[in-house]
Amino acid sequence: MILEDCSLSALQAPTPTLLPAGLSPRFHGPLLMASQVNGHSSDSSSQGGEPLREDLQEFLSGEAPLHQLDDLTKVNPVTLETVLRCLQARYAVDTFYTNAGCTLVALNPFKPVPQLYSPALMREYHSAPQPQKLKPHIFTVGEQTYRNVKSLMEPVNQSIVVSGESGAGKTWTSRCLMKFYAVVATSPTSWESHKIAERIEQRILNSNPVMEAFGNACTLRNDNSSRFGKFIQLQLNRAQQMTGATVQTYLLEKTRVACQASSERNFHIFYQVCVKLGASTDERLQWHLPEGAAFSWLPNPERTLEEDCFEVTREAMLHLGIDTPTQNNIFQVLAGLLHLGNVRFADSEDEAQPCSIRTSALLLQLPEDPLLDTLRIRTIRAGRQQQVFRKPCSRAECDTRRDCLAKLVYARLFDWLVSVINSSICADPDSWTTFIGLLDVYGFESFPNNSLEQLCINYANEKLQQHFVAHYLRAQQEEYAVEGLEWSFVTYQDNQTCLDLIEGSPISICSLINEECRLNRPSSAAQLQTRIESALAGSPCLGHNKLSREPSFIVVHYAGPVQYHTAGLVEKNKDPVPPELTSLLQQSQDPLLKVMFPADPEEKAQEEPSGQSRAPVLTVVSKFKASLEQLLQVLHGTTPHYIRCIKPNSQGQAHTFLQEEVLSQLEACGLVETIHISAAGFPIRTKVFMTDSMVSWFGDEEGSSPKSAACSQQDRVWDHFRAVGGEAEDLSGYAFSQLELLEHGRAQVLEQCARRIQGSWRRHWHRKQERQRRAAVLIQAATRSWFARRHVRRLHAAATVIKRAWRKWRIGMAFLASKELDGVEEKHLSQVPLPTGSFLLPQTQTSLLAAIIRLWPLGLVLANAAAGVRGFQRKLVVWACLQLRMGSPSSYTVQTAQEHAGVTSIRALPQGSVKFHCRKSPLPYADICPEPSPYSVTGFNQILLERHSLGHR
Ligand SMILES: Nc1ncnc2c1ncn2[C@@H]1O[C@H](COP(=O)(O)OP(=O)(O)OP(=O)(O)O)[C@@H](O)[C@H]1O
Repeated sequence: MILEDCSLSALQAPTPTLLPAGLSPRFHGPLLMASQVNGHSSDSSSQGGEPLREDLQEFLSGEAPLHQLDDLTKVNPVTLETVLRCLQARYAVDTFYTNAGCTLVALNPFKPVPQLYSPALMREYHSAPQPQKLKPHIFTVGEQTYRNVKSLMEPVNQSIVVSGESGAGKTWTSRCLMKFYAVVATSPTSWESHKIAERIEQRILNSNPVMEAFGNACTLRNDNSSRFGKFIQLQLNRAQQMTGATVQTYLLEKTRVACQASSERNFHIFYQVCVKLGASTDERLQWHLPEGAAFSWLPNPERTLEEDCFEVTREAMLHLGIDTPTQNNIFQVLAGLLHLGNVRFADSEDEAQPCSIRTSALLLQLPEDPLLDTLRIRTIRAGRQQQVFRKPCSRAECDTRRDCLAKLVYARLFDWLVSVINSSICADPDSWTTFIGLLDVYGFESFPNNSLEQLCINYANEKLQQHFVAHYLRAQQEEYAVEGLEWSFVTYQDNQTCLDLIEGSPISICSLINEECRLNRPSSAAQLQTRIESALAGSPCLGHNKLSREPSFIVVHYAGPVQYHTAGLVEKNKDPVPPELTSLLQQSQDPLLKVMFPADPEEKAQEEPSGQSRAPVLTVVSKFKASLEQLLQVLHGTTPHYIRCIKPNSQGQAHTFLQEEVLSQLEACGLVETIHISAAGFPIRTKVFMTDSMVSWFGDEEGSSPKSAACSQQDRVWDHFRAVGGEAEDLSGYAFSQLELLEHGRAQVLEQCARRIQGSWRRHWHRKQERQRRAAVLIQAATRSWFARRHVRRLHAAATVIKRAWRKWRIGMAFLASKELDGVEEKHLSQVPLPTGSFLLPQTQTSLLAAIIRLWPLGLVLANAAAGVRGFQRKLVVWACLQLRMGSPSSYTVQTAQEHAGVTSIRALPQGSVKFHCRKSPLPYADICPEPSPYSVTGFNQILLERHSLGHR
């Protein structure tokens, strides 16, 4: 591993890219300011190494080994050197992520790190109770944003700003974050919805290879450099599942189509189509791309890269809904552009490359002659009648027009692709409620020769820095001021002055450049420099390099001064498109070009040459400013998170940490200031602190502060600070050290709240269950009682029926019995001739009764037993039983009702007669009247004996 010696001289050496040589005395003021911004005071460098060495020694004698410091706010003191040392120590032990307060610093490992981005690790961060307690990682940021969305605390929408210089790992980081959300933001509920979510995620991930093929290129600094900025909005539904995404792109470097720096390449897609394993032989034939053909816009074709995978791009396009014929159409247009690049113009009328222009016209489906004419002849409209004049162009002008045509086609193709991707991955507006935005922007840039591109990029970075400062510090400090809190205000670099210089109203660099475009007056680079310097002379952020030979001006950005050359600035800003080029493309018969260049009269009016139209001129700067403002508006509505990617070396080598290169990046991203800001303000808003439990957590404050229980947590910290006898000098440091305590307290409060919520929920649950149980019992009881009542009713009805039938039957039986008995009785009585005088009857009756009482059972038995006894025999038996005198038959009669039926019952009647029932009685049993009538004589007259009952006795 190559680890540079961190010698002090190396650290103090001026950074070549950021400090242009030969600065004028006027420049030194802003430079000094810029140095202070980064906590890297020019004082220390001017006074030699002594104070710095002390700093370092103090720092190096610290307790914790540097590589174990997860957060750069813990290094003491926080200076560029200490921060650099810490990052280097961590890089040496393959630890690539470090917190810097509210920012995450990501060092590019330039090597595959096993398991650093595995789905298992993603899930570990996702399921951790406190992911911030785990090692710093981009997944911590990813998870934090995801939890913030879930918490529904305002602002619910989140954004992650990934910045860094080219090759630092921004695209890699954004890609990993998208994969992270694809893993965690899925639906575990149903298999079907899981599949839908998976398909959406796959589409979103598929947009990466397509956008990279068309928007990335191999540069000196990065083999896979994104030549555009992008803001990806991952859309989440109410259940925090990813339902779609949209991509917004910024500032595509379209000049690369026609102009590539030596050792750099064109956009990857051109190589993918042309390399050996790219298109098939048939396709090559169709697109006029024979093997080994040389194209001037295809430099370094021999350098094959991992990114040159045509099949991957085609597959991804297919998944995004771009079918094979459309793909072939796209590649045919690209082949047409490559052939256009081979067209050479001569100063004379002869065309040097008729073949190339013919092929190009064929592939772009443009008429050949008009194409050549448009490239070689400029039409000018003049006068009231708008008379058209044709002016042949110089060779250089022809080249410019050719390049312009190619840039126009490629830029429109890129925009069309982005719109197709968006229509494929964007969710229905009703289906998503929140979003997580990933902003992958070019970091601050400073080259020896900076132009309009760098001005736009650095302007965007200034805006983002202002957003960062506003979010983390200004808002915080203003809040303290409103609360009347004693607070040593942290001096932070407000870059408003710099922004006023670039974009302010009414006069700024942007407005001056736009003015030049609007007036369309011929102005040299030197004139522009003078105009800028004289109009903006009062700005402290404007500098001038007297030693520079080329006309230029210097802007002192928050990250350092940058010298911009004025040559070509206005032309680049105009980005002129001759209207005849657009008209020509509108004549194309190619289906794709027809879509990209519709014959729209409105558009025509817009593309009128500046000066001839009254509409405001749409310059590159004005368009960029508008889209930047739109972006910032979106960002302002979100909770921002920052990831600063750092490139340890420019060669892209693993295990190599070049201090100077890292140092310049730390300066450029203002990391030290970021750490100060993070430590000074409370980046985590602890609104949940305002609870009783927190009051108790801070102890009894009575007397220590006049503040009421409603005072803010900052007041409490302050009071607590005074209570422990702290000095007010380093409140920011103290407050930061308190952050952990506060965090601890917050965790406790959250835990308490969680317990309370759980308790309430359980109580509610039990109550609900109890209610349900009671309701069930009630329903069961009611049902049972209904069944029982119904049963009883039925029984009652049945009993009534039985009772009625019984009564009826009994009445019937009684009637039958009485009829039978009474009939016999009456007959018997009437047949007994009563002697005259009332005394005979009692005498006869008495003896008869005595006989009956004595012998009736026997007689009965005999009568019954003598089943075969008939006639006279039977009478004898009866007489014998009754001991009647045989000789006086006239005094009594023995009468049997039915001779053959046998005696079934005997009944003695009070009147003195005895009834023998010889017929089977219908009465089934003897009935004893419960209440004998007062006239009846109890005894035999009440007994009815059944024959068969007797048989059983
Ligand atoms: N975390 C990482 N692990 C392994 N390699 C990485 C990592 N991050 C970046 N790289 C390597 O660094 C290269 C450059 O990264 P990337 O393309 O993301 O940079 P960038 O900041 O997006 O650059 P540009 O602004 O030019 O697009 C990648 O191609 C990859 O090889």
